[in-house]
Amino acid sequence: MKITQAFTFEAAHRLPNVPETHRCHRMHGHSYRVELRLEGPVDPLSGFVVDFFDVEAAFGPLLQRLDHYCLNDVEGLENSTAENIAVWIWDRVRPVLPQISSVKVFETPECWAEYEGEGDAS
Ligand SMILES: Nc1nc2c(c(=O)[nH]1)N=C([C@H](O)[C@H](O)COP(=O)(O)OP(=O)(O)OP(=O)(O)O)CN2
Ligand SMILES: [Zn+2]
Repeated sequence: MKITQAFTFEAAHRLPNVPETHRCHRMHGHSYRVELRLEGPVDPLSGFVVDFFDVEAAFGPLLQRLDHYCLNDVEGLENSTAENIAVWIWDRVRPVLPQISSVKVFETPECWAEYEGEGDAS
């Protein structure tokens, strides 16, 4: 069974490694959306794969490190592409939610990166 929980946060960033002529070299902001997918058996008693409240409790502290910050100032997110944010979240969520199977980070409703852990070729 798969379950997904979505979160949103606001943050500023600039991409330091794109050419100066690239518009994302300049400071700008996004309304990010993060989708955490978890997979596993449904517990016969609770009826849950994982309680959504537990997902919220696990991700909440990370959300607080991102929401209304400049991502360039967050350790590990100096180059905060959607791809790198997805890996950053995975690496921190996985130890507390081992059922995680995918992290999606949307910069806009049309553009996102998805990471499925080591072995994900992308
Ligand atoms: N593969 C990636 N490409 C780009 C990323 C990324 O994280 N991964 N990020 C950016 C910039 O962050 C840029 O801000 C995104 O551009 P934006 O103008 O926000 O998005 P759109 O062009 O889709 O939105 P408009 O509505 O056209 O302004 C660039 N590339
Ligand atoms: Zn951007």
